[in-house]
Amino acid sequence: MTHVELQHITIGYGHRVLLEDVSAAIGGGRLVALLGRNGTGKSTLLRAVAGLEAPLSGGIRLCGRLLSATPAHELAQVVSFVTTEKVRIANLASRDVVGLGRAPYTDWLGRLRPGDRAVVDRALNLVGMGGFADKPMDRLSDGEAQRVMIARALAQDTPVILLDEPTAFLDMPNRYELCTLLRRLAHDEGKCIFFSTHELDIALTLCDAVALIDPPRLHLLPTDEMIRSGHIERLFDNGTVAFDASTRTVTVRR
Ligand SMILES: Nc1ncnc2c1ncn2[C@@H]1O[C@H](COP(=O)(O)OP(=O)(O)OP(=O)(O)O)[C@@H](O)[C@H]1O
Repeated sequence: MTHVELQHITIGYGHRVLLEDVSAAIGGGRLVALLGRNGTGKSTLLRAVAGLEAPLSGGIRLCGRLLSATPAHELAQVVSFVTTEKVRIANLASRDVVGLGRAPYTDWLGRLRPGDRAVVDRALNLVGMGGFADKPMDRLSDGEAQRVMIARALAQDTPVILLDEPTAFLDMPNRYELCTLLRRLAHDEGKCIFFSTHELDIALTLCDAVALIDPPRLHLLPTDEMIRSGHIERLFDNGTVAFDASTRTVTVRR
């Protein structure tokens, strides 16, 4: 089944168009990176797919359902979204923050059942934060807090997971570890995981496909095809750096 389907969407703000008449489809079991230069609309596109901002025109379907016609509480069982906003809730333990991810499945009081608690503990363990379950969010480092927010999205247990620059606060080993985890979740659990990043090396080594913003278009290609396409050199090369497709790395021009 197609998990994310963009149908002729145009997104932007007021008269400023960022993406125009874009159509693309991403299936389940795929880890897909969203690349693009600063200010080209990566966050805006992810917000549109999360249902937080309507496209100027066109439609978005998630798991076959038209986003604009899906009530918020039903949408919460289809898509979760991790943003770069720093969430620091004083006195609320990491476990309770992750527990908020179970909200779409709990009763109106938000009571967690034993099954929900097991999902929360599993999510914390998956991101390597099991030992921090009782620690309040406001006493975590940026990287730790980011991993808790990712655990919250995992606990929400949705077929589509969106993440806006999930590696932004992580050190190098943790960046690769997190993206390897996302890849495993996509492949083993059939989820569609779509995340924005500025890290070409991670995108090109770990992702199944790459979506690249070439304003006002979006190219979505399997990673190897994207590397061969020439789009990356055209959009990222400048007087200072050059992309070498044979090694998938960026080098500094001398
Ligand atoms: N609420 C808003 N109202 C008007 N313009 C906005 C709004 N939010 C973002 N923009 C503009 O839209 C453009 C795209 O922003 P967006 O944050 O989606 O880009 P991005 O690709 O995620 O950028 P970056 O790589 O720098 O994080 C930018 O020029 C930004 O200034």
